[in-house]
Amino acid sequence: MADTSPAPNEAHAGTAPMVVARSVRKHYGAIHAVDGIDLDIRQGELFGLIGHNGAGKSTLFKMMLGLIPITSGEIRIDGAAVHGADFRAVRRSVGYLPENVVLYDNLTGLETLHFFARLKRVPPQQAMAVLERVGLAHAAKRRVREYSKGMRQRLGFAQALLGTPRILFLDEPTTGLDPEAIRGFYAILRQLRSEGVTMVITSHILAEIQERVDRLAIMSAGRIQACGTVQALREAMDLPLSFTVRVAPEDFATVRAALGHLPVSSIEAGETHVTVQCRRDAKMAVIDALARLDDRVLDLAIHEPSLEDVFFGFAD
Ligand SMILES: Nc1ncnc2c1ncn2[C@@H]1O[C@H](COP(=O)(O)OP(=O)(O)OP(=O)(O)O)[C@@H](O)[C@H]1O
Repeated sequence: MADTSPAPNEAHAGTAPMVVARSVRKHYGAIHAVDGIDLDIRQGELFGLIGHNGAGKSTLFKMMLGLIPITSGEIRIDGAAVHGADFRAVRRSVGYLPENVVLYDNLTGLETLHFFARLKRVPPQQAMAVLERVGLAHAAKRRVREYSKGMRQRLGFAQALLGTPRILFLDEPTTGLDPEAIRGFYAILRQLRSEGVTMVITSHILAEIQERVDRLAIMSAGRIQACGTVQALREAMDLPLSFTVRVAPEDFATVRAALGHLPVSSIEAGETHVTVQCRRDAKMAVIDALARLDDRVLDLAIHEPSLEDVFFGFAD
């Protein structure tokens, strides 16, 4: 497994561990849904959990919430063992947005939150405040049956926020949200992080998660294959960087010649540019060689490997 490197956002992330998992397993007969997981998530961190369908993410979430028993190992949330006597008090400070929230079509958004507030023993006055926070105040009195998919998702998020949780588990929270709503959703998460809330989030949309989490873990076949910042995982994989060099077609050969002595893995000419792939440790040498071409280089872009590239390297 790749190293768990420090979060980039140490200013927000405290050092106290909010989630600690040690050798956690969940076996359903011969199915090893979770197969020996160690994990530390710090207070105030926005932590991503990614993996193929069936990798074990939801099972891990459910164990962290105490919803299903652990076959072996230990999970501690905010210092309390999930299946220990003192977890009940901690559980109140945990919010959960399940993958499929069950909502009652005949209730209004506000009634829905009153219902969840009663279950959580939270003052009903919080209902309107969380609806406002997720941008649903205008639809508070409309029945859930009239809600769009994105509105239902936001209502699910709102119920997770009841009780002012210190830690949030969000299982594919952006399913059904349009790009603007996704942006708004992450703005709320940033705000919560600035308030010290710890968040663990799963998503299949890697492009969405890669710029937004402090650290992430890649799960496959019930195990964590890699854990760290996106940049640390890129470096651990040592995937090539790619340069897009815009030059006039008559200068393509000059670019080739300038880079010929460097450890570049490919140079391909397109219609208006040359694409160069090289090892990370050759990056500065390539930049230097291109700089020497002066004004023949009309523009230059450097592309890091995407989280998708990293993911397929670790999860396959
Ligand atoms: N109650 C159960 N009984 C038997 N097998 C189960 C049970 N719950 C989950 N599994 C199995 O455990 C494995 C992990 O499932 P899990 O739902 O945790 O994956 P996931 O990573 O959340 O997948 P997805 O991205 O599709 O939500 C799968 O093989 C699944 O079939």
